[in-house]
Amino acid sequence: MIRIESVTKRYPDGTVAVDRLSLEIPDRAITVLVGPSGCGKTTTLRMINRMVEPTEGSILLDGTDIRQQPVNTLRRSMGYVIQHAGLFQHRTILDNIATVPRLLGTPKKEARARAAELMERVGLDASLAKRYPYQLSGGQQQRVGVARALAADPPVLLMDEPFSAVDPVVRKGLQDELLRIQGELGKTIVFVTHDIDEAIKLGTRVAVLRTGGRLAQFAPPADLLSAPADAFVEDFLGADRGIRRLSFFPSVDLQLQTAPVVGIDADAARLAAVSHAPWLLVTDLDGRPLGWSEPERLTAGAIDRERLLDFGRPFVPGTDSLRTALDGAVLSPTGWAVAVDGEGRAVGVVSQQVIGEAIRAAHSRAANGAYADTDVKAVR
Ligand SMILES: Nc1ncnc2c1ncn2[C@@H]1O[C@H](COP(=O)(O)OP(=O)(O)OP(=O)(O)O)[C@@H](O)[C@H]1O
Repeated sequence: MIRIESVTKRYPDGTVAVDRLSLEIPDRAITVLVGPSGCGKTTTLRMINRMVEPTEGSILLDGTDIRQQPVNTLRRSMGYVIQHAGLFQHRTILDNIATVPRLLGTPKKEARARAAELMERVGLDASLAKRYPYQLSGGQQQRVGVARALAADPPVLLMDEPFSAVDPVVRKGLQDELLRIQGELGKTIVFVTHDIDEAIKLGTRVAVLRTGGRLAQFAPPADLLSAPADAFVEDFLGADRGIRRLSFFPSVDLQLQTAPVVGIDADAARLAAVSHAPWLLVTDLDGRPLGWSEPERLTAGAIDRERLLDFGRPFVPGTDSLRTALDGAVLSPTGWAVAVDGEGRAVGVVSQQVIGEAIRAAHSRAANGAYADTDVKAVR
């Protein structure tokens, strides 16, 4: 655990970048520091590896003041990733990644073998190993930056806006990759961003800082969304926090209806049995949804796929959140969402009204502490 104890940083010109900040950063989790430009995020991160020294207060790593060990030893236990990756331009990708192990005396062959392993882990093709940084895309360079920081297998990773310079699609890929790597390696990650959506997606816990380096709130993302501490945090979270909070509620308990799901080969008796339903979802012979129809428009043996209404975006109960289910219902021309299994076969349908009731039930369960586990992560 990293404990930041009442730390203040006053730069020589008098700027107070961080003001009596206290934070407990848990092991093997992602702690995100988020806040507006200039609120002291980078300064805080750099105090953890002593690139910046606090003016007052102390930082403890596993109970020991970080000033009690040589700065090089401290930094070896902390990988550091920055925006634009900061790669050595005159070294190949493989040698960039092998840099720290080489400095620590690992034989060249061994260091390169480990670097090749890491390239795979961060999703880089082996064919890029001999290239130079300028021959890689921005997203690929960021992956090299992450691999290089992991090379000496440090328990802690400090990441300063590592994904800010890439486009949204690449950024999402890098975020997913980081969550996967974290799941596999269990590093203690401190991640700086000014993007609240990135903070909510990645953070096990999120520290919202306000200008002047003061802590506004430190909480799991679901708690930030449900109970922002004050108007500043609420404003920073943005307008649709109610909808975004639904990402933390699973859709697995939704009561699905199976009766309105009919195969394209449905006979007259089957169609007659469901003729009272407002809408029917027609599936192909494998059970995959084709589209919606009013019952009276369907004729047994002559169902025309072309005349069915688009079924929108289905959700997977157990994998997707209530947010995805609601999105499916809102996008559907019928107001009903389609639930599918992992293979895309329809397992039922659910109305907006039933989703609305499930949302209310989830809110009251949350209010009663049912989701109090601080490690609750957003579902899709
Ligand atoms: N070396 C320095 N000397 C004087 N002031 C500094 C120095 N470095 C940073 N500051 C000031 O300290 C404050 C916090 O800066 P810091 O870089 O920590 O913020 P940040 O939250 O990371 O900002 P951004 O999101 O824009 O990167 C700012 O007002 C900044 O101008």
